Amino acid sequence: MPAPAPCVTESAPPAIELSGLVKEFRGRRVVHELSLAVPRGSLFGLVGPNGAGKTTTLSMATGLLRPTAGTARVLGIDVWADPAAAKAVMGVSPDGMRLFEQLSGRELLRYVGALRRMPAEDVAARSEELLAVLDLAGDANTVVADYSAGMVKKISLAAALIHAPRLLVLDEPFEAVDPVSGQAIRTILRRYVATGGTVVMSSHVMELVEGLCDRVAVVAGGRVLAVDTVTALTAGGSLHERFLELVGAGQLVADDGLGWLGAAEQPR
Ligand SMILES: Nc1ncnc2c1ncn2[C@@H]1O[C@H](COP(=O)(O)OP(=O)(O)OP(=O)(O)O)[C@@H](O)[C@H]1O
Repeated sequence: MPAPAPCVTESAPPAIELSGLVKEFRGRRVVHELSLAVPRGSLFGLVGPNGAGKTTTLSMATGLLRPTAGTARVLGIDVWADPAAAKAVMGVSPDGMRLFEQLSGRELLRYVGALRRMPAEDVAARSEELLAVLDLAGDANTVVADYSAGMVKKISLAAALIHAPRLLVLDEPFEAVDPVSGQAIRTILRRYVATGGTVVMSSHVMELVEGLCDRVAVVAGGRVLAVDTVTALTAGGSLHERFLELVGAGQLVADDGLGWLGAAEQPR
C-alpha cells in the first residue's frame, strides 16, 4: 500500500483547521460558525444525526463547497485561497459524488493517477494493489456504472488513496460495504495513520467510530456539541449513549407515538 509522506513535527499546523465556518443555502443557515481542529496523525470521527451538517462541513473543508463565511485550512494551506495546493495533499471520498461511471474501476484509478501526474508504472502497480485489497480485482474491468453501492464506496476510497496523500477525508466510507471489505478498510486506515497519515471520516455507526477512531466530534444543527478523544468522551459509557445524551432524546419516538402502526385489526 502507498504510505503517506511523513510530515509530523511538533509545531506543524493541524491536519484540518476550520474557523468560523458558515454555510447558508438560499438564506437558510445550516452550518453556524463552526470551528474544529483535527490534529495530525489522528483517526478522527465526525458523527451527528441526519442533516447535522457533516457532509456540508466536509465539503467546505475539502474545496467542494464554498463557505458563506469562515476559513478552512488543511495542513496549513488555505483551501479556498489555494485550492490546487490543498487538493494535492488530500485524498477525498465524498458522499454521493458522481464518478466517471463509464470507466471501469481499473480505468478510473489510472485516470485519477494521471490527473495527479503520477508516473504510469506507479499508478498501475498501486491500482492493482488497491483493487486486490479492496476485493475489486474480479470487477476491475467492469464499468463503475454497473458497480453496487458498496463497490462504488471502495473504488472511491481507492481513488482517494492512490497518490498517497497526507490527509484522507472520507464521507461515510463504510456505508454499504460488506464486513470483509469493512475489515480490510479498517486495516488500511489504521496502517495509514500509523505511517503518518491523518483520517477524518464521518459515520453513523457509533460502534465503528468508537472502535476505530481516536478522536471524535459530535455535530448537530450545524454546530459542534463536543470534541475530544474517544476515551475521554465515552468515559463511563459508550459513544452511542454519549451521542444520545448530547443530541437529545427529542428525536426518539415517544412511547405513545405511531400508535396506529401495529397489529391492530384493519378496517374491512
Ligand atoms: N444543496 C443544498 N441545498 C439546500 N440545502 C442543503 C443542501 N445540502 C444540504 N442542505 C441542508 O443542509 C443541512 C445539512 O445537510 P448535510 O447533508 O450536511 O447533513 P449530514 O449531517 O451530512 O446528514 P446525513 O447524516 O443525513 O448525511 C440539511 O438540513 C440539508 O437539508
